[in-house]
Amino acid sequence: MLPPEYDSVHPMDAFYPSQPTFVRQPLNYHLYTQPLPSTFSHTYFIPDTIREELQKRSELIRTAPAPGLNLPEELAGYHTLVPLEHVGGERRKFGNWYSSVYRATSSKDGSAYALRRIENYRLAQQTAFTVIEKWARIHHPNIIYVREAFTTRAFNDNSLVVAYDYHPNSTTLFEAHIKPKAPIFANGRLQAQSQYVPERTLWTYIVQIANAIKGVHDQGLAVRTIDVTKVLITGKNRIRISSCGIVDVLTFDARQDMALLQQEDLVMFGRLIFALCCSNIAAIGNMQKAVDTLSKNYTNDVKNVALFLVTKPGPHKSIGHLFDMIGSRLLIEMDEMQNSVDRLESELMSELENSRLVRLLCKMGFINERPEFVHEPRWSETGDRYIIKLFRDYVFHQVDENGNPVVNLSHVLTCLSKLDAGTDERIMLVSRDEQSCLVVSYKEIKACMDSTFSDLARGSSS
Ligand SMILES: Nc1ncnc2c1ncn2[C@@H]1O[C@H](COP(=O)(O)OP(=O)(O)OP(=O)(O)O)[C@@H](O)[C@H]1O
Repeated sequence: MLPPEYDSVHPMDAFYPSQPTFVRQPLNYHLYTQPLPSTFSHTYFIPDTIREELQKRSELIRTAPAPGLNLPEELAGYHTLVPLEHVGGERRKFGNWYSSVYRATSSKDGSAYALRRIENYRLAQQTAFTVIEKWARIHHPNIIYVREAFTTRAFNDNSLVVAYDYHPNSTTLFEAHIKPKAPIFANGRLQAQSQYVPERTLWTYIVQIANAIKGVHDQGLAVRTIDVTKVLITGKNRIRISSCGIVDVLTFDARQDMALLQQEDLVMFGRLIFALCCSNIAAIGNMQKAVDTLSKNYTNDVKNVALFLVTKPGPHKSIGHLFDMIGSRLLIEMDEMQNSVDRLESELMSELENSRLVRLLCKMGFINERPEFVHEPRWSETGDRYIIKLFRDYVFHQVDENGNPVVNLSHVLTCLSKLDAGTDERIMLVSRDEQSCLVVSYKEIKACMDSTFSDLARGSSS
């Protein structure tokens, strides 16, 4: 039975001129975006590399902890701790302390955070935490945000824990460029993997680290963790300094000479450049050899910056002066960043309609062919639901004059987009036995869908 409010017409009516006709206007932009500017390669869907990276990140946020790690269930408002480094094997120290990093979920907001724990540390004075408050005021694109610090006995010792933003799937500069990698099989033989950091990449690292140092020094603090194991690559060539604030707490002294610590930052930065250029964490131990290796592979500009940073402090040695030295490199970096924003915007275009359309498809999936609702076995075949069923057939189950399925994605996307917009355009829905037809507008179908879905949602168990 058809609801009375819908016009019922005979299928032959469509052949008479009085019947209104509608010109199909394919909304091609829903299917294929035209990326601008034209310099970007024209692909219709998000590139696999970006998709893989984003999927990996979202998977990593949700990995479950391995059993038997004997970690605390709850820790100052965090739960589900998962170690971010290999458990077992040789352990390096963080200064004089052993440290571990965990991903944990906050009970407050359900988001993942990185907790760095310093083992067997006894806090001498609570005032040491005032510096964490200063760090928590620094929001910088090249610094991993410092949230809070606390002490805990949850690990059965006295531990210091500092909570940071979590950046899934990040690696340290050490892991990416210095740690020896297993040889790979290529061209029929095993070949060593290159550790070489291309000069362009090196400059992007230098500019970002310099920017982080400037941001911190401007706030009257020193970074103190500029080291290849503490600088993270959190995205493609995207650098963030991790573990900030922790050294300040560990070596807390209210009378610390900040100017001296800031000079030390510059030396650490210089060492890091040498380590990256020579693929050797201790490259600076043999200065002459390090300079020779660097000069062989990189321009004089890199050498000058590295040497400026590691030489003795002087009145002109500051992070600001470094920016004077590398000015033109900043412009190249700015160009690259703007290009990268443009590229991502154009990728976003190709995914623009997805969420709206998936939501509609989900609603239809909930409604169509539902075996029973409110004790009514024919619920999905009657009333508003009947319209939705016929509309589903109209969208997906059309056949051509030879009875072959019409598999036209453009038609599907056009119909769904008009449904989502609730347009006044009217379409003719025909029952499967062709005995009855309905002429309805997308607006009316949308109203049916909304009210039916609300009924379902009200009666749902979630
Ligand atoms: N805020 C963070 N977000 C995501 N991952 C992080 C974060 N901080 C650290 N990590 C990850 O945790 C892992 C361990 O970090 P850690 O600083 O201990 O490095 P490490 O190379 O093991 O250094 P160390 O030898 O000093 O322990 C690294 O792979 C790093 O990518």
